[in-house]
Amino acid sequence: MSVSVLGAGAFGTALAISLAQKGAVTLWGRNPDHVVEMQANRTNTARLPGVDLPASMSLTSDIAQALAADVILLAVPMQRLAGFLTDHIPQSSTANLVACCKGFEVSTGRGPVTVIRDMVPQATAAILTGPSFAADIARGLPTALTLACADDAACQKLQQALTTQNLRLYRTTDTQGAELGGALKNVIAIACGVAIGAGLGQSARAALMTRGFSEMTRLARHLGAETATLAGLSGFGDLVLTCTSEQSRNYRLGLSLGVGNSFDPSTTVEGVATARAIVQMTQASGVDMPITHTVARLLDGEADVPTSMAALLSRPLKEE
Ligand SMILES: NC(=O)C1=CN([C@@H]2O[C@H](COP(=O)(O)OP(=O)(O)OC[C@H]3O[C@@H](n4cnc5c(N)ncnc54)[C@H](OP(=O)(O)O)[C@@H]3O)[C@@H](O)[C@H]2O)C=CC1
Ligand SMILES: O=C(CO)COP(=O)(O)O
Repeated sequence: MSVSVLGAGAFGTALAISLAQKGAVTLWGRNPDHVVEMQANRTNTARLPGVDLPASMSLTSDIAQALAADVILLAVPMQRLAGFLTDHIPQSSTANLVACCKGFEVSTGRGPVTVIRDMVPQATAAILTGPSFAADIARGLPTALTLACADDAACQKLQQALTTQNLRLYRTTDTQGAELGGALKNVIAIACGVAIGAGLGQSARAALMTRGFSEMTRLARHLGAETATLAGLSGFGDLVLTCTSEQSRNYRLGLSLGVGNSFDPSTTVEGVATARAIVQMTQASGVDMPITHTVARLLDGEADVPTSMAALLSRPLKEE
């Protein structure tokens, strides 16, 4: 199966580099000047510096050329996904569309698979998610991810097509669980960054990760997702990676907030919008998401770090 990756950011470029081990792959970028520069230098200096682009990778800004592939990976930020589909993918398309973003839309509360299903109903909608930094994938370091698609037969084909020597995919039909894990862990990673940045210590981080996982699982159960999915690569696995590494932009944003510094607003930090989306989603349902709500208030300037910690620590005592 031929593969195109749409979105020449860090993750899209890294996935295309890994897939190029198996044969021809196309990387599409929206900015023709950026594509020309990548073609000339055989590297993506803007988004993934220091890594060579293999010869088997074609670069294009021609969307028709990119859409000719059997499998289309969508590697654009979550809040841009719906607009991207409207602009570039015909509503009647029957393509294999694999979302590679993590988050929920603030405007609608939809995750990536739901957005694809709503906007391109006849397509095969899947999500590729889990613990992986673009730089690690691009350098050929071993990585394991979750591939979720409701149609298991289609999922098996995609699993074969997208697994490479260094990128090992496990599959599930629980797309909702995979969407939730990848989105929610980013918010918890912000909280962990804040805790470490503010000097609250490793024990506080362990508490936030564990109680964060508890609220991730609670929401998943409420929405009918499989809690086993949350315990897998796309949930627990990605939570561990993102909450403990300064390679994570979500964690680094938290660190900056914790020490009282600002953070480059142009960086893709999916947990910011996701925190707001989850607050909207859970306010009506009443699902208890104290860490997520605290992060949202902090991000919106409604609370500072000491107040946020005090709010979490003064909650009623209860059974674990
Ligand atoms: N980086 C990582 O380690 C990982 C990232 N992810 C996920 O991948 C997704 C993308 O992140 P990442 O690649 O890191 O982000 P980057 O900020 O590196 O890149 C985002 C890319 O999306 C492009 N883009 C934005 N809006 C549009 C649009 N409307 N149409 C076309 N292209 C658009 C940008 O184009 P331009 O350059 O022209 O602005 C840019 O190339 C996120 O959801 C993230 O959570 C998942 C796992 C790992
Ligand atoms: O999702 C990721 C790792 O799995 C990347 O994390 P950041 O988006 O926080 O950099």
